[in-house]
Amino acid sequence: MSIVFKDVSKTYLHKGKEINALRLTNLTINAGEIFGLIGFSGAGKSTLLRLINLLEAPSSGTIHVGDDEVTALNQKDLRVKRQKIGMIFQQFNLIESKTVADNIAFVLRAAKYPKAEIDGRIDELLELVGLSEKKTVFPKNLSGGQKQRVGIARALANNPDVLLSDEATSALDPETTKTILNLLKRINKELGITIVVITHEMEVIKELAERVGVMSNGEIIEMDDVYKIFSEPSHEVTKGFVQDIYDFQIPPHIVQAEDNKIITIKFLQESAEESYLNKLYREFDLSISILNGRIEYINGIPLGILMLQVTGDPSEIDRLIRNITETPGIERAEIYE
Ligand SMILES: Nc1ncnc2c1ncn2[C@@H]1O[C@H](COP(=O)(O)OP(=O)(O)OP(=O)(O)O)[C@@H](O)[C@H]1O
Repeated sequence: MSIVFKDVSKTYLHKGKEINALRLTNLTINAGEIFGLIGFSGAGKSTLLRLINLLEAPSSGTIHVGDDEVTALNQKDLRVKRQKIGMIFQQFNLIESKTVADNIAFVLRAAKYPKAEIDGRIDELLELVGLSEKKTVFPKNLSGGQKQRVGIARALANNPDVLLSDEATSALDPETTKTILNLLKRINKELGITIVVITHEMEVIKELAERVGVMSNGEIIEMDDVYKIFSEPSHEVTKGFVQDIYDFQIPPHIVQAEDNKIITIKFLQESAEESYLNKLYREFDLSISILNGRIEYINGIPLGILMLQVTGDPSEIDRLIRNITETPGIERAEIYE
């Protein structure tokens, strides 16, 4: 189910002062995609997410989820619509005094799910999230990752079309984070649910999202395929977020001089690093050594980064830089130098 924002703004009133938390002229999140939103604290991510199920009402503009304009629904219809928009949270938000099964049963009952089918539905959901053996356990006896699996099962209980994830892995260790992100990916594929993820961690975006919007000061300042954002960020804030993958330490004994330059190259998509390097060795009268290199996989597509030290005649170095610029699929990562 798609989500469409038109001319939306959100202003909070805090101690008599207006806070402009969000301004979105146009945003379409496509049906069935995993859309990520990244930004620093206070950028407006939670506000945007909470507008989708109208936990917050916009100050102006319209929001459609599927065919429904949620901003125009009455309270009763909104309650029904919300059952089709699941949400998971950083702190899991489980009811501590209820077992895993009862935490899920709670939302099924609220949606008037047929009583006789509730138990079977819980089994189905627990199997989906890999937690069948924990049905009668209380949340305090679960690990963080298991708690989030319950959170996911609960969010999926009423067969939603949309799943909103509010920093769902921020309280988890990196290994557990991976397993939860994989589960979300599988749910998206198998059930075709549109997933909107907000996070302050680029790693989450890299592992999970297909498209990403970068937020700053209540606006989406850059939005594109995740690969494009990582390989060719344009806004300074975006560059800051993706910088980690380009961050090579220059060895301390290396001194840059006129006849001695450090050049970092990006190899986009399938471009062959090895054959390009061979070409450089062959065609340029320069001494070229590799200082560092790595390949990142973003949505399964490789992005290679290579740091070279080239020594020789400055005009020959310039020729090499021109060659890098002119070769398709290869770019200089000059912004990081
Ligand atoms: N209920 C509220 N009352 C007043 N101001 C609010 C309220 N909720 C959010 N804000 C303000 O709106 C702006 C956007 O906040 P929001 O929580 O959407 O950002 P965020 O990117 O999700 O940040 P975080 O990652 O810290 O949750 C901030 O300046 C925040 O202080």
